[in-house]
Amino acid sequence: MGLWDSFLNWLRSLFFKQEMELSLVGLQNAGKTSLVNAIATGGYSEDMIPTVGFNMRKVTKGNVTIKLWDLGGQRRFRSMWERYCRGVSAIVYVVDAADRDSVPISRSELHDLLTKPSLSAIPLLVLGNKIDKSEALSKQALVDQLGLESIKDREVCCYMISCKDSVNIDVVIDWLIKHSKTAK
Ligand SMILES: Nc1nc2c(ncn2[C@@H]2O[C@H](COP(=O)(O)OP(=O)(O)OP(=O)(O)O)[C@@H](O)[C@H]2O)c(=O)[nH]1
Ligand SMILES: [Mg+2]
Repeated sequence: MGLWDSFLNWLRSLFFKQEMELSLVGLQNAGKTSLVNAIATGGYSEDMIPTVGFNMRKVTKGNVTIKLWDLGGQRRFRSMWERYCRGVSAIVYVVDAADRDSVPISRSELHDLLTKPSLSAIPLLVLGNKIDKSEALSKQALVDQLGLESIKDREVCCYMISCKDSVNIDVVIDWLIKHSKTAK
């Protein structure tokens, strides 16, 4: 990139800074914290510590600063999800697509969350994670089993990803950036 282009980009970044706040929810072991790492650094680890309560992380992608609320997925933390989803630009719901037995619970937790009036109309991005595993559901099977077609009161999008092999992480970042709000 030439000096002039760099200068223009810098100038643009002064005026078009974007920011967004997102919440990552989903059952324990789905890969939410792994996704934060994949988005932030591209790193991946097998030994993850379950999130206790929540973590907040800020990640900058181009002109967009993303504030990520990474919530714990164990049953005892699920009652906090709603509080941390209020006012966010998008809710990211992560599902372990290879853990077929957990999908019905994941479905009911998702639909419970979406009934909260405080979260109405917030766009939803559902991510079927762990597609590197052979037992992972197909996208259509996941969409069906989660009952995503029945969600009519907001924008819903679903991608299949692997944090381990970094599959579709770029597509996720693009979707997130498109849903950011211009900072005031
Ligand atoms: N095979 C495979 N394993 C993954 C993938 N993403 C995450 N994992 C593994 O799944 C386990 C749980 O990942 P975490 O990111 O801690 O899950 P979490 O959703 O944050 O869990 P809680 O914090 O308890 O809610 C870890 O052992 C990860 O290494 C993936 O894409 N493929
Ligand atoms: Mg976690």
